[in-house]
Amino acid sequence: MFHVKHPQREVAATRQRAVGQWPTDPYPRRLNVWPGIRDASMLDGMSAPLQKYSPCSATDKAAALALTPVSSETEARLDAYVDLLVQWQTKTNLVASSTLPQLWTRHIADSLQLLALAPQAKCWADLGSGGGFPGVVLACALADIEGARVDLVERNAKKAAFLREAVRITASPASVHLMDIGDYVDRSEDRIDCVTARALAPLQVLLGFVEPLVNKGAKALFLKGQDVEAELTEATRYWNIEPRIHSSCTGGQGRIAEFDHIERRDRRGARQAWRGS
Ligand SMILES: C[S@@+](CC[C@H](N)C(=O)[O-])C[C@H]1O[C@@H](n2cnc3c(N)ncnc32)[C@H](O)[C@@H]1O
Repeated sequence: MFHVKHPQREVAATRQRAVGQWPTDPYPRRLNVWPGIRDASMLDGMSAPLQKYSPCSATDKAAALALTPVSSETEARLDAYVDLLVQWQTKTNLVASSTLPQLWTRHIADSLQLLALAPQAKCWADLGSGGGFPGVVLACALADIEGARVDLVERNAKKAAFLREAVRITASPASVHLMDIGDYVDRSEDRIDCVTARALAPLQVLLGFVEPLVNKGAKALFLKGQDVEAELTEATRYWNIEPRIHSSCTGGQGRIAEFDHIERRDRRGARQAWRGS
């Protein structure tokens, strides 16, 4: 005999299990969140009706959009992107699952804040895009600007497949480059106004990646954490740099390191740093 699962009963039973397992909902004013779901891995194996419940918080989304306001068109694109990311997160590690309840502030506002630092930039390149931060978020926000484009560079095939799907469903002006950053930079002939990276490598290595693009006129913006001072000290062993350091609008220890000019101090030393030795 076949055991037929009734979606609504499944919802009720799993809800009961989840409520039993987790403390009281800390976001009582959330509109579209199912209390009890704290981690996308809990959605694993659940039926489609269950997957419509998002582990992301509406309160967190409102806080993010207060920090980095966007048009309603951009918000709709970002909503579609977040839904896709939550679905894929059950199979592919795109972000730390523990950060999903703060996805809008930790990842989306963190990415959107870069736009204010390069307001004229239309052509962006995001190196090591992973799950799309900041590249896909920037592409969603730039979608209505004529001539805007974002290159998403990622060498992991699964993540590149996710990025392609994110670009498709958000109809954002981005293209995915499934390749190593070194190859992308070497082959890049199109104009790049701004190059970004988040959670990719220490500063002295990032500077080696972006040097050819910055020398052709791009601005580099790196989303960094509390170790940025130590990374800058190390980077100045290899590079002549005049960075501007901005505090993240999302608070905490986040910093943005901005570079308009990069020069090697010592060719051999810089090349060694680039290789990570
Ligand atoms: C820690 S993840 C960060 C992803 C995203 N930027 C974020 O902040 O969520 C780093 C990503 O860079 C990619 N990556 C690392 N080195 C790379 C390289 N040399 N070329 C292309 N992609 C690279 C990895 O595959 C990974 O997806």
